[in-house]
Amino acid sequence: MGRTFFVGGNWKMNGSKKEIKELVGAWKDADTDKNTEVVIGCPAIYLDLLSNELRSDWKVAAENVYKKKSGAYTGETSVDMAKDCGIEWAILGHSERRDIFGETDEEIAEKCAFALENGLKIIPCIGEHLEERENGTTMDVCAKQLEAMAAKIKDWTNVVVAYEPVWAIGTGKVATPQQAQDTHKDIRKWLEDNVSADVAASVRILYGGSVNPGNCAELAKCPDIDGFLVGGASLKPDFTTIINANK
Ligand SMILES: O=C(CO)COP(=O)(O)O
Repeated sequence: MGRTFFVGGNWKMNGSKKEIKELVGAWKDADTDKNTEVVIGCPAIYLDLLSNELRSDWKVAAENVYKKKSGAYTGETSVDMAKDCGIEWAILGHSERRDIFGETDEEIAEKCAFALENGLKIIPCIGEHLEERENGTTMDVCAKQLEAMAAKIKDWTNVVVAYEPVWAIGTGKVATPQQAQDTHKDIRKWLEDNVSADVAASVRILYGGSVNPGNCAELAKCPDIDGFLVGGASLKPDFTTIINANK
């Protein structure tokens, strides 16, 4: 079976042309694990630049795409536009898209299906808020988010799920390996029960939330953690340490 280890960066709304060139330059010849798949998410306006500058064995992700082919959707980025810039991936349903921009489970599921059907691979994000973890409803929240996606996604081959507890994002409060492993296991079980045993066994589940070069190795040892989605630490040259966490 063997799920290929996957490390994604998510730059969010950060970076400049100058900073991107410097960072990509620092990574150019870095000795990174050839068995790890690497994808960097960057703001739409820099997708073209990043896809031209980034080493060719790493891929680029849009941080959002819309669910329509083209038309009167001011400010949106289409799947075809991303592909036109050489982009193979999209991060969808990040908690910042949900909480700040009001994207619903339903809308995210529609974007997931549209992106997949039109040739992008996707990293849909799920995860609970602090209050929900404290209430013991973590898996109810994740299941509801997954359920909306599963109703629309026909083929999970090009899906990599990111579990990102909202309380761990940008806070320095990383989930413990046990907390992350337990939830990843529950997510895999949900996929087994609600999609198929094959999908559950083959889908990569990434952990995201305050991952850094110091905590990645312990998390990477967990059997159901297949990689990471990294925010702040993906804007630094030593992101390569996280890429090598599974070595
Ligand atoms: O939101 C994240 C990745 O999508 C995680 O962000 P941080 O790594 O900065 O906590």
